[in-house]
Amino acid sequence: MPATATPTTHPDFQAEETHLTHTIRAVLRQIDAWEDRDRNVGADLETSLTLADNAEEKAAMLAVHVKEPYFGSLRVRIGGREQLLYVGKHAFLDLQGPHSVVSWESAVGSLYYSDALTWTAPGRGQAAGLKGTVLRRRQLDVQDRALHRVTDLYDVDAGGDTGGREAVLLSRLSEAATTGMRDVVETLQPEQNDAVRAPAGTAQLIQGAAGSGKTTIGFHRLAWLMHPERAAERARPEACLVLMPNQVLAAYAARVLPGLNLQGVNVTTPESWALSFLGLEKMDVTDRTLTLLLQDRDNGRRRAAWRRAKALGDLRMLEVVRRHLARRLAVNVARLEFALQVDLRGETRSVQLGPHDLQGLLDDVQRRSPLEGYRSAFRTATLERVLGLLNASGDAEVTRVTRLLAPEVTALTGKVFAGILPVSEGRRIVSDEATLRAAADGLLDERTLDVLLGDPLTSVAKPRRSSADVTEIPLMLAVAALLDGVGRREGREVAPYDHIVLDEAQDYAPLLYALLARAARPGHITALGDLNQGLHGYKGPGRWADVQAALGGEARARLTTLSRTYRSTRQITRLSARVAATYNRAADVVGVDRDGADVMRLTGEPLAVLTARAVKAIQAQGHRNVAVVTRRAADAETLAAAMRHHDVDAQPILNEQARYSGGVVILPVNLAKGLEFDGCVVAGADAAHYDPGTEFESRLMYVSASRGLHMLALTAEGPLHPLLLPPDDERGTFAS
Ligand SMILES: Nc1ncnc2c1ncn2[C@@H]1O[C@H](COP(=O)(O)OP(=O)(O)OP(=O)(O)O)[C@@H](O)[C@H]1O
Repeated sequence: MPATATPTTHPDFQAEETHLTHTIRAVLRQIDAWEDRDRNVGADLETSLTLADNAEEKAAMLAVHVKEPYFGSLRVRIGGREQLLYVGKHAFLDLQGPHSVVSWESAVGSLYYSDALTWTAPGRGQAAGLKGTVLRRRQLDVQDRALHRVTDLYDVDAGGDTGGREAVLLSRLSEAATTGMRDVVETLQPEQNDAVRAPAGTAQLIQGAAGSGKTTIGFHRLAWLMHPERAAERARPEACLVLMPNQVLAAYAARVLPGLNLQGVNVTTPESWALSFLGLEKMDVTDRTLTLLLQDRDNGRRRAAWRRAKALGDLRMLEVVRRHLARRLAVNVARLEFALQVDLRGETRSVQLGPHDLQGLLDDVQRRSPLEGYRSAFRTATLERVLGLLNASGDAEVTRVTRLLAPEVTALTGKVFAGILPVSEGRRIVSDEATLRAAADGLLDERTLDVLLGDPLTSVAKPRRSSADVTEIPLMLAVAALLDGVGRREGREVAPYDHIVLDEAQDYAPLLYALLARAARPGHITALGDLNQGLHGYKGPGRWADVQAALGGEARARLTTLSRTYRSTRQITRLSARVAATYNRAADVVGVDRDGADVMRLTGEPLAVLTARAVKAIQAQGHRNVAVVTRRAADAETLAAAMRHHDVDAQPILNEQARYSGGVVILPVNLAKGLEFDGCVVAGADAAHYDPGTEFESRLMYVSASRGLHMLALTAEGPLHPLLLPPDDERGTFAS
């Protein structure tokens, strides 16, 4: 039997068609029952209304899946019985017949994706501990209530693996790009499935080359975490946070939320999130290091800027901030006396706490470093101390005295923490030499101190409005986290996020990792990134081991490497892998072997002429979403205008406020990261734009060259960049 049988030849096609028809009928019957208000009658009006509301919500959730109730099936044998299970995006329990559907996020749903052939039933029910065997995995291509194709992925009767999984994947990958991220529930691959279902409650670091599905995995993992089977580790959408490198990508990715039932998840950038958490939404955000790296050609200045940014995000800075706060607080406390009188059991009692006592309380709090922050812990500790000194006893007395004391202790706390604010303290630590030296003594070496105290960015203008730079935000956040906790604001409280997903995780400073770990439930961080794409290496970790250190060690943060990439054709993957290999020997990129057009290389004429020609050639192949990627924003602006003279209207995306809405766009490489297009033209693909002597430039080129799904063109007025020339075995076969 062929791996992918056509509708008429698969022997089970008709039986599957009948099963589908009956499943859809059963689902519709259930929806009708839920929508029927008369059936949802409770003992009183309120119960009836609640029942009806719940039923309507369930009906609405299920209604979305009527047209495609499932996408696969499993034939399994467990406890001596064979069972047929249908797997879909939403579970459905058919109380009257055999048309139930299990959801893909359930433990049994996992069997559809993994390569495992046996399992042991979990839980405490009757089946617990029984050994099961997978006999068949079958993909069912259902669209709009009709069955289009039946493909067996594995069938024990046909000799095992059929190669069908690869065939289904290839046909899915050949589809056109869309303007938003897609869900890939139906074709999740075994290693991706493992990453999605990695133990909840242990931080996961996932390294994968461009196009290995990292962003996709991040969102699917969130969907998996929402499933009731996750029990205590289950996450709620409104309590989850996804951080993405820029707003263009955040908007692009957020479109996958409804399909995965993730509405309510906050998808934003680390800077917007941090500033909003700090209550500084009105501040402009700058990344002056990036501006310098992109614009300045002086390698000495670039190196200095890189080093300073790196030092600002070093994990040791958390300890520096801790020590700085300790010194600041000690100065405040040294001036304070706390004295008060309370009437207790008919007597007037006095309590006095001098600077020494207060410092003792503060020391204790700082030693514990509580997640709720020093301020709240100090207030609680002081109250407890005073209650103890007063010998207050019994619930009623303790409550009464606490009420009396509360305003006084709050006022005292205000004085202890007076004038210590995240922005000013975060800045003071790294701008005032005496302050830095005192706080960093024995922690940072002389060279690092010099780097921190230098100002390599003088040539980069600051905005007129008040602003914060991305490299100083982690320090400000550290001050806030230690003083008042960090996490999700719930009214006046700060609660931990149920889960935090970090996309492009190679761009987060180790210091930021340590703070985000405090902002989420223990182990509830999934970080997905590619060290090869570290455009923002000045912010990010040099190695994943640095991140593991920030998250509490290897045992607490598991590192997985994805071995395959899915986005691009063989021709494109091969070229981008060659670029990555120049700066990363370990880069071992294996693409899905999907054949496509040869890479187009166009040189020897004005850039606008060549680029317009490339765009038209890609469109002539029927592709709609095409990107022209330039090295800088200014190049994109000039080229967009020039291409209009050659009959190509490319929409510029020049800043984060712009949105990608399909068609032909032109954008600088730093904004193209994470996005993908049917066809991509790297305009100015030469040594003048991407300096071959600088690793950072090669990383940029890797990002540019890896954006296309189906076609890639390289344009340059002069010779192409040496890394982009065709390898010997391809010479002569490329278009020019
Ligand atoms: N299992 C899969 N089935 C179908 N398509 C997939 C699968 N995995 C990934 N893809 C597709 O591959 C492309 C790349 O995925 P994604 O953007 O998540 O990769 P990435 O690793 O985040 O890439 P980058 O590092 O460039 O941001 C997307 O089009 C995605 O839909």
